[in-house]
Amino acid sequence: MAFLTADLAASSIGFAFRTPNQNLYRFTRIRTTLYPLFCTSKRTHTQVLSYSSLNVAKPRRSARSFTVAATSATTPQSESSDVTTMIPPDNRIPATIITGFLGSGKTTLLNHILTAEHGKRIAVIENEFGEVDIDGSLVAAKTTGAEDIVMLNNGCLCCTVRGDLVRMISELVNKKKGKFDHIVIETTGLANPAPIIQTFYAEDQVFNGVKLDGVVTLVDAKHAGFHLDEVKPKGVVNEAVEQIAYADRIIVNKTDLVGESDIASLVQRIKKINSIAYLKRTEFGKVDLDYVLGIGGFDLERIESAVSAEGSKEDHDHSHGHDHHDSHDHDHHHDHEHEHDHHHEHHSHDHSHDPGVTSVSIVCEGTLDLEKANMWLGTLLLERSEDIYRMKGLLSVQGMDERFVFQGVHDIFQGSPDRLWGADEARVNKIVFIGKNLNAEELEKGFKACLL
Ligand SMILES: Nc1nc2c(ncn2[C@@H]2O[C@H](COP(=O)(O)OP(=O)(O)OP(=O)(O)O)[C@@H](O)[C@H]2O)c(=O)[nH]1
Repeated sequence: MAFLTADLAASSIGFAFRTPNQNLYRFTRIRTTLYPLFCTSKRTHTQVLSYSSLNVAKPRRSARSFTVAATSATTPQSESSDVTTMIPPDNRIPATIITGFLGSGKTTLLNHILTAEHGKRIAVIENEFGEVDIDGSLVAAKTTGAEDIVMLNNGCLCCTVRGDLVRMISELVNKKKGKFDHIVIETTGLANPAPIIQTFYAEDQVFNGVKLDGVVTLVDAKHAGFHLDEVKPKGVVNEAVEQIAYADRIIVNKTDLVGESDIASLVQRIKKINSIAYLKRTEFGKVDLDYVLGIGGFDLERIESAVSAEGSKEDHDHSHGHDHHDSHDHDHHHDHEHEHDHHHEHHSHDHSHDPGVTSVSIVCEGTLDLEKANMWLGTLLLERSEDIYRMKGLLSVQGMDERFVFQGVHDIFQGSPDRLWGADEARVNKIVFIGKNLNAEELEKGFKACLL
């Protein structure tokens, strides 16, 4: 149940948090409070909000309280520049999470990554259930390419061994820094990626040295439908759905085992869950390496490409001519009339309250009233952060000459002014939510009520 915490509500406008060692802005959990998310200051700023009592393990460092500290060593933007980003460079080591249901081809992809020519030195963290690290012995590059392969046995990364993950990453960074360029983490097939993603923001030891580059999800073309259909007891997540929902890149693997129509319907289904991830079809995980490494799935600089091409990101070779408008389910379960204004604004989503995990996108020209927008998004995250898995947006905010870009994972929110709006550029707002129980109409109505 949401409530307003007076001290916090009063405290945060215009503040940001800086990590001790770097000119990096970070963000953390949303406390049950209201707070301004968009600030007009011409500085990179990220709201630091407090740890909340949501469904993930509490970060060990309790000092990450709501108190927001100094603003910024930012990259001040030249007034004349319309291209310079205001987001400071980030030199931390990138880490990629490979997830996907049991047997979907994670180790196969990992082997492909480790044996391909890419010039990167990769450290691997493997998470295998059970005493015997079977996958470890299957990783071809154990003796060839990878700098380090670390096994995390006896538990699932998303629960019991999260502390181990933090320790492993810290050790890699502290002892081997300079000896590798990228970390790849292979999760067990039953892992829910959310707590692993949150580890990258909640734990200082990780956050200071490593940045999350992206979540790559393998989908077994033959068996995925079955797993996606599986009805779980109340309160139990369907991992197969969750793994798709959090993905930046989806690989529909094992396409040699099924026919084209099965693949096409699986792809449609995946896109309904996650409309912003790129998707490729493969056999034996054979993808170009730049499809899975160096993707910047959590970088504010790349928000635009994520939200702009939303819904039309399948590998070109396999594209079936979907465009933005027909890539979503338009079932009107509530039998209402709905008009699309295709001239200046459009939206594409399932116009119903879908109890499953879906994507909702809002695309709409106009400028947001700063106060209303803060109130709306703040309240939304306050009340619904458990259901909002990921979100990305690019906004036109009153009093801000720059575009405001943001992204979030549950109760983690990061936002910053980006480049200046062009003189002739239409100020089009774009937001995509991926989550559970999303009510597209309500989200759109709430958003539009914030426009001037
Ligand atoms: N036919 C076919 N088999 C594949 C393909 N990709 C992987 N496999 C096989 O599927 C089996 C499982 O692949 P893995 O890479 O071990 O899958 P995983 O996701 O790591 O499996 P877990 O660690 O058990 O979750 C192996 O025997 C692979 O050789 C593919 O595209 N087509």
